[in-house]
Amino acid sequence: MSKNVLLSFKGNKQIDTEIKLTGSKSECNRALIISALSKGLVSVDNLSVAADTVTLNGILSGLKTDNSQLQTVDVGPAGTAMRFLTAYLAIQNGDFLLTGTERMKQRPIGILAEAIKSIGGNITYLENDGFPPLQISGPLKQTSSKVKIKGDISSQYISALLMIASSLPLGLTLEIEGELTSKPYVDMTLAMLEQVGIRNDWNENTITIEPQSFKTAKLYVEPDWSAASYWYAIAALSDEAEIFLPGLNGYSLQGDSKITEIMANFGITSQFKNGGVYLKKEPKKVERKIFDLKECPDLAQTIVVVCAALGHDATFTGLETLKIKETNRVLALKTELAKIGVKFIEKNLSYKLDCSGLHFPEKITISTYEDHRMAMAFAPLALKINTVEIEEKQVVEKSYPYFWDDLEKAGFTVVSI
Ligand SMILES: O=C(O)C1=C[C@@H](OP(=O)(O)O)[C@@H](O)[C@H](O)C1
Ligand SMILES: C=C(OP(=O)(O)O)C(=O)O
Repeated sequence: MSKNVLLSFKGNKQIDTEIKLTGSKSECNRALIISALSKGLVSVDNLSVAADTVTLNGILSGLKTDNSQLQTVDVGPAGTAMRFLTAYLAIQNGDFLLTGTERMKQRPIGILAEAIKSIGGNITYLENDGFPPLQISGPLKQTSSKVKIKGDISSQYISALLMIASSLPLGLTLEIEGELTSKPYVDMTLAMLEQVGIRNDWNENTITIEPQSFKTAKLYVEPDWSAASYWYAIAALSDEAEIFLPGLNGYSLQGDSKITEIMANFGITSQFKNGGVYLKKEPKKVERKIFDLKECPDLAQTIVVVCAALGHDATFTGLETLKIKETNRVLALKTELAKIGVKFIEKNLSYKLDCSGLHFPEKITISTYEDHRMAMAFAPLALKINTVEIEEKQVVEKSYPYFWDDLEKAGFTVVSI
């Protein structure tokens, strides 16, 4: 079985293509949990082919909630599935062993588990305190409706609680402590809940959801803006580009739609028409020096690699959560950028690129550290370097399984080895 992929782009670096992106895994994984909680009242349209969504869908449709045997639930590398299921399983009738990959066992869950325990949930850490795997014994007998929760580690803990809130006998009042990271994802959760009839009250740092019933509704999932970011990167590193991404609108629930604004700095225009977005490359000198990515952490690798490849010494803030994602993304970026002579330097909570040593070798090999975004963020370098080898090509399955096929469609030569 081939494991790696060799990428190159022959001739002029001109891209003219149309790419149909799969649905957002963030929207899908919320829609699946909401649909399960609604007991069939809510249906989902445009389900994603992202592995994280396929996994969660499979788990939810195979769960038995009427027996006393311990059921093992394995989410693999899917962070949202791990966090959302921790809350969802806590209110189901059953005994569950919730686990994932070795990396998942290093991604913290204590803040969420302790919050659920504080309102009556029964959760035990089976290996290390504060980390998966978990044993969850439901259903939770609610003892309180008030929860304090730290907001600066992962917004997914908050989304997980908000989704089960209306199904709890006493509802929930969440007091968010500290700064809220990845806020657009909490907005997405609340907006999707509103679409299915669940109201909320967000006052300063406190969100309240009363016990309520779901209404019959269909949740339509938009294409994935995080996936779109790789097409913006390709446009930015090309000589000429015109790319149409159907299904994306100017108004999106996904915070990563901010890529349009960010990439405008690199001369990439976004025109919304014919039911999608047209990206076009215009000549432009990049001037913006600071990028704050606290609201869109999944764009970090895309933007950092584009700046590095353009030799643009930018500074990045809001990257605190990157160390606990699919891999330590800060370390992974540092290691891989060194292969083109670029330094990624950590200083007082910000990160600075030093591109003074930038060079493009004939060939580079990029390690991906079980992180889909490492593979997809570095792939556009094939517009600057003769051959880019990306290791462990299957990592892209997590959010964008057809990524390599789409690159081929756009004119890249893609050879599996
Ligand atoms: O809620 C979500 O769908 C997500 C929230 C973000 O995580 P954090 O809140 O942990 O930053 C993001 O990085 C992840 O890919 C998806
Ligand atoms: C961080 C990510 O996903 P998750 O946390 O859901 O594993 C991601 O897709 O970049």
